[in-house]
Amino acid sequence: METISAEDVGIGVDLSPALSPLTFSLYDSFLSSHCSSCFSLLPPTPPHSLYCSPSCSLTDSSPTVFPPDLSPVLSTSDIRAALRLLDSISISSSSASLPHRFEGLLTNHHRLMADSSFSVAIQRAASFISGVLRSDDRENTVLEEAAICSVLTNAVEVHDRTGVALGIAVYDSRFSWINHSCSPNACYRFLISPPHSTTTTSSFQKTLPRITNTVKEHFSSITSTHEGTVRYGPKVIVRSIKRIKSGEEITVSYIDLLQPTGLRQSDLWSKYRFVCNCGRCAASPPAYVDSILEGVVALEHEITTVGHHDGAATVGKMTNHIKEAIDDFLSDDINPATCCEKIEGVLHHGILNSSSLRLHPSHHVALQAYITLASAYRIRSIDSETDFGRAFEMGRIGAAYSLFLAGVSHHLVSADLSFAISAANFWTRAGESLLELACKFLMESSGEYDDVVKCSKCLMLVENHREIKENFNQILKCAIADSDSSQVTWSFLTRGCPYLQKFKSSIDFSFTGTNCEREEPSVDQRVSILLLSFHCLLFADLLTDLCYGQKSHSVS
Ligand SMILES: C[S@@+](CC[C@H](N)C(=O)[O-])C[C@H]1O[C@@H](n2cnc3c(N)ncnc32)[C@H](O)[C@@H]1O
Repeated sequence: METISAEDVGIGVDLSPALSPLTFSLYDSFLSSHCSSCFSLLPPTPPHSLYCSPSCSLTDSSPTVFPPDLSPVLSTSDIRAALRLLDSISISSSSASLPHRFEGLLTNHHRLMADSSFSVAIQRAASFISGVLRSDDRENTVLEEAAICSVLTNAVEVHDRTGVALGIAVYDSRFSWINHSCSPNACYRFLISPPHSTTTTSSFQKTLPRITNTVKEHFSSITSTHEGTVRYGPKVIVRSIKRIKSGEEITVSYIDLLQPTGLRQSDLWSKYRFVCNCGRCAASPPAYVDSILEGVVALEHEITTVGHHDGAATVGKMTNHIKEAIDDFLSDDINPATCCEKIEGVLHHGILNSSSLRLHPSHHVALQAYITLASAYRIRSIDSETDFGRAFEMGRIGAAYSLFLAGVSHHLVSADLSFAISAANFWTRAGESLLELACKFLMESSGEYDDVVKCSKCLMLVENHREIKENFNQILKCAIADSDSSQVTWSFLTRGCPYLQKFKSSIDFSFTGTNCEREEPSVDQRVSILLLSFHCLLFADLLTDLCYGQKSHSVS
């Protein structure tokens, strides 16, 4: 099955109403902090409960059970979701004999059961579910298996507004028949709210574009018994992130798209057991974004011709060194300072060693490195809180890496709008880290800048955007490219960081070749950092609004 648009659709349009799930389950780690029914935060006051309100407790008839740990194949939340799915539907014997589809959803039952790494865990979980739900002693657990396979094939991770993954949910065919693409034209967002809060979807349902599920194979019955009955659990809304033509397939991404082809494919295989047949994966030569995410990129083609083999070996070595440093950092065996030293050493070596290779700044290796460095400098800043000067310096370099990361993601989003969601997150983080830095200045001179930090041009564009790409570029112009002080600001942010100083700006990746030392920023330059932070947040808002139809910040 697939889902097709029945009409032309513009960018940033909701394609579905808010759909309630067929089943859902919180991850174990959130059972004590979030409502097991609606996923909203539990009130902090005792007595301890799994639900935020009596109505959530009443609507959730499914028993909260603690299944066996069958990781990495099945999480306890997968098993709870399968149990809830079975518990909430009326099962007909015909569906039991045909586990290819379950409640209209693909199960991949044969594929998953043919794989011993999956089948053993699925059978154990099926016996557990059957023990909880059934009093009869039927040996055959094919129905339970089908429910588990259906969850494995169709469940999506539910994120809150800050991007934290709270659990999983499975939706009916209006969502679950949407296939994956590594260059999707749609995305989705969740509505997480207690049942008493009103989320009005009916008003915009009338104006939703028409989309249709198409049946490509024989499939006898879709039992939409849940329509209009299940009103709890996190809701999902599908939204276009590109223009979609009538008759075109609607696709979303099931995985992180900021990965090179090989990693995306292994991610899809290990999580969903399918080989992606999307245009980006099949493109030959590879799509531009893949050539920079995974390929060997010599920035100076005209000077150096990098033999693919030599380049690949060098990238391989650099990847390993950087990966080691990141793994050490994540496992707490290394302190953030050593991590920064190691990673910056490798990156610096990569660009200096220009006779063999220069890393493109949005090369996958570099992308992971920038994410780690932004976080390591932030930790170093927090750790040095008693030493204001040092905390400021670390915060400054952390902000520079965050800004660079945002610039890199902008480069990718300019080539393919499907990166808009990741870019929105990176711009948000850049804006927040710059704002933090600016606040440290402001602590010294409070109230001084209140009237200065405004950019009516951008504010107007964000309020009233029509041509998304034009606005991207206009805000970037205001924020970074056109600003007189941008060079000074970039030099200030990157001082003491030889790697970043090699780049002209956070969006211009050509090399300066010199290290420019600057003095402390003047009051005007301090204002420009504050203004820059607002621009980053505005840009993040624009992207968030495009992807989710809601703003992440209120910048005024
Ligand atoms: C959530 S379902 C999507 C709807 C599904 N095509 C159906 O017929 O119900 C996910 C399954 O669809 C198939 N699928 C989705 N996207 C795909 C892609 N890009 N390439 C190959 N198979 C895909 C895989 O079998 C996957 O397990």
